[in-house]
Amino acid sequence: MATVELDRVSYTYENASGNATGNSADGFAVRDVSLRIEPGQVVAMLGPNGAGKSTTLLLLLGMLRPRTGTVRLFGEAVTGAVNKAVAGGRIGAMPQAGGVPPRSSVRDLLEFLHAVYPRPMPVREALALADLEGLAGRTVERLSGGQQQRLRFAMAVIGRPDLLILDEPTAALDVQSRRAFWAAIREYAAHGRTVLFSTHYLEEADDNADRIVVLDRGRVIADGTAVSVKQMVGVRTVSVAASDAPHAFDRLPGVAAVTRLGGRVVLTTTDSDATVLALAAAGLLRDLEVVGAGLEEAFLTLTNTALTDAAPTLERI
Ligand SMILES: Nc1ncnc2c1ncn2[C@@H]1O[C@H](COP(=O)(O)OP(=O)(O)OP(=O)(O)O)[C@@H](O)[C@H]1O
Repeated sequence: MATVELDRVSYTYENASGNATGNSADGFAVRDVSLRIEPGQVVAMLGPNGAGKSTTLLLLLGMLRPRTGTVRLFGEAVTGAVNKAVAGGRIGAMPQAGGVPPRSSVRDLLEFLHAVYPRPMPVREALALADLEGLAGRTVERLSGGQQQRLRFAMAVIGRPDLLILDEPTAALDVQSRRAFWAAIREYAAHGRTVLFSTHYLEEADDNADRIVVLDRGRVIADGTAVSVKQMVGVRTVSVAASDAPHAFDRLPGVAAVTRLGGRVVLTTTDSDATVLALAAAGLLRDLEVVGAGLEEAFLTLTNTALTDAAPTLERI
């Protein structure tokens, strides 16, 4: 049984006059999204601003109701905000912001949640996992943004959920806290738990997820391992030594982006063969280097290219 199952889910937000306000041309915030996540997977949801990541997570949690399609968690249809799985502690969610009473202390909040859930972890374990041991006595209003984010993480995991949903969990964290945070997530996931997180940090998705789902304008445009997402777009960088003389590199076949670096020009291309042949024809082939691109380039290419309606099919994992 899948932990998460979205079947052709669509959603539109409506403004006061009842018109759809979504980002896609047709007003959908999320359009025909189908997603199946098996137990134990760590899945990253990637996409530019307004792609529909938060909306998808809210639909999953039953905080929004799909206009069409169905959402199932642990095999059961999600029909309202207080879904049985959420109430029973099987799902822990870390929303983007808010929802924490400012006058409570870190320890009081965690002790309260500890008493609510049927099979919680000890408060000290949640404090340690979120690196909050030194801050247990502090009130929420005296925590920094990053510390509040770590507290929301502790609140999401203390019930020992089978499914952990994290909406941009590292947005306010500095580099060191981010590293500690991902180590904690990996430790949590190592026990066969399922984790779904959204992020703008592509290298985080690459480093920490088994699978990456790329959303753009409300649709799933790629779904697979980081390697398969990169292969799907076949993005490479082609670089040659170049003089300062202007040349319309961006007009060469396959080229999606042009960067000048020192004495070289670096071309991000979806068709490296065609790009190299065109460079040769133009007499510009000097000190050629062709390398497979990173996820960053793949992602930018995926979300910048004019896309057809159908999501490309990748080998599912
Ligand atoms: N409460 C709302 N009312 C109206 N429209 C909304 C609301 N929330 C989101 N939208 C619209 O729905 C679309 C998807 O937004 P969503 O917040 O799901 O994207 P996202 O991928 O999470 O973006 P970000 O990375 O910026 O958080 C966008 O066009 C957004 O403007």
